Amino acid sequence: MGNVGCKIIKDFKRPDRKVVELFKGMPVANIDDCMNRTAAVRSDIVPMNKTPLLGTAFTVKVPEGDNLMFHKAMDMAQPGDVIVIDAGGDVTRAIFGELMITYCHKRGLAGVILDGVIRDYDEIAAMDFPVYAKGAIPNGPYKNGPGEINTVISFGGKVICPGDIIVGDGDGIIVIKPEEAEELAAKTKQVMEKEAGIMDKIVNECSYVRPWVDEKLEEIGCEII
Ligand SMILES: O=C([O-])CC(=O)C(=O)O
Ligand SMILES: [Mg+2]
Repeated sequence: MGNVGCKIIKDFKRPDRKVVELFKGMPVANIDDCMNRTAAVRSDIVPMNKTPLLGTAFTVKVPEGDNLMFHKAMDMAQPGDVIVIDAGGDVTRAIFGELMITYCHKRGLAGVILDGVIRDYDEIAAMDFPVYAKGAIPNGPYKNGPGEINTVISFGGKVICPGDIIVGDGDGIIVIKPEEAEELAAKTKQVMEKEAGIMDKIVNECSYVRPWVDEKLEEIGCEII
């Protein structure tokens, strides 16, 4: 049975870096449009700075207000990994601050996202390393465990497995299954090109053709008087 709730899995399968890089520079809203608009984590997990996020999930589960397992994870994660921390959504105690995030940055990790709160907000807001969280509080973390590393976790209303592709920008974060990535990136590229064409017509011709608006109004029997 092992020690339930206190477990570290050392390794997992990561997608090919070339596949992850397909999403570089792609707006998360456009990717999400190609996933039936359903892939986003909860909107209360927001960017702490303006650095775009892209990498593979290295998952961590911690008890509310405790960061022992995140300390261990920082040494185990590989360059290109995004450490994804399920802290149960707790907002009463910070899980990390500027020291830990500076170390993650130095180690070449791709970002840290947290269903919980941080501290040292001003310093992290000025960094060029992506961090997402629900907010900040000065209360620091305990370091007693238990917790888990590289198990399947719940994060902002989504199930995240180690190795999932994580993409974030100012709109928030989406989660992509590696086996769906190549087809999804190709579809997203088409959406981006289509939207660029629409934007060009809006900006240069003040034209925004949407016949479906009147079609839908007719379908729902809207009374126009
Ligand atoms: O002290 C802690 O446990 C977390 C912290 O503030 C830092 O990483 O800078
Ligand atoms: Mg600190």
